[in-house]
Amino acid sequence: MKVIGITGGVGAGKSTVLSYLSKRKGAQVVQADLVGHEVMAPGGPCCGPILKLFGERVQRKDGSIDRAKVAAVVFADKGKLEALNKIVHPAVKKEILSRITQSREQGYSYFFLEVALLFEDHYDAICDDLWYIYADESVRRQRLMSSRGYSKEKIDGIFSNQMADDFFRSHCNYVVENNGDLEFTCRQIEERIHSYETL
Ligand SMILES: CC(C)(COP(=O)(O)OP(=O)(O)OC[C@H]1O[C@@H](n2cnc3c(N)ncnc32)[C@H](O)[C@@H]1O)[C@@H](O)C(=O)NCCC(=O)NCCS
Ligand SMILES: Nc1ncnc2c1ncn2[C@@H]1O[C@H](COP(=O)(O)OP(=O)(O)OP(=O)(O)O)[C@@H](O)[C@H]1O
Repeated sequence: MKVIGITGGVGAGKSTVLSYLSKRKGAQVVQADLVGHEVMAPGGPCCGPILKLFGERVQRKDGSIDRAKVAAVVFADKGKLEALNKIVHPAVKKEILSRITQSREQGYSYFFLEVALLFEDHYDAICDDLWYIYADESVRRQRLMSSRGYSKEKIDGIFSNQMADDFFRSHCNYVVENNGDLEFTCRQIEERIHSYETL
């Protein structure tokens, strides 16, 4: 089984690429963001520690964590983000490693792993190939404002906590340009997968 790490800045199109890949026969896909949401859900290993860190102001009536409230705090306060990362990242990594082992045992050919913080959390060490999904900053800002209703401040806050374009380019093996239509993006993906299969 080939493990392919998919990374890039916020709003570049990683989840869009993953959704396309999820339809592929023999492919398993995992999004670290979603695993992160699972581990902080009520009953998950990180729910209690997060409530302890941020207090009841981030708790909804049903006991779940209001992630938008947590985001407003952490993307404006590096110290708080670090404390949150320390709680969430080990639990996410443990779960992802277990899913990789399971998928290998189940005979999948490809495991596509989407992680914004791929290098910070050292997922590169377990990937056979690293793809960088790229879109211009202005395109990403526009997409995040129109599709997710993110404010300029929220986007600035997330941008300032992620690696820059030149870092991604120099650390990944393949760049998928996602400024244009999805057909162009998918063609680049097919080319890369085709190259594995003809080696
Ligand atoms: C701050 C939180 C609660 C916001 O949740 P929300 O549902 O609003 O957003 P979501 O999780 O989808 O993240 C949106 C985007 O923000 C960026 N982002 C998320 N966490 C981080 C981080 N720790 N550092 C830098 N960028 C981040 C990513 O590009 C991500 O795709 C959540 O992102 C979180 O718990 N982050 C810290 C843990 C983490 O790093 N999770 C990512 C997987 S390990
Ligand atoms: N080629 C494209 N053309 C038009 N819209 C696109 C394209 N690619 C992605 N989008 C849109 O841009 C927005 C951001 O894309 P997506 O959620 O895939 O980004 P992401 O990199 O996964 O972001 P995050 O880091 O937050 O997880 C989505 O609304 C998506 O539908």
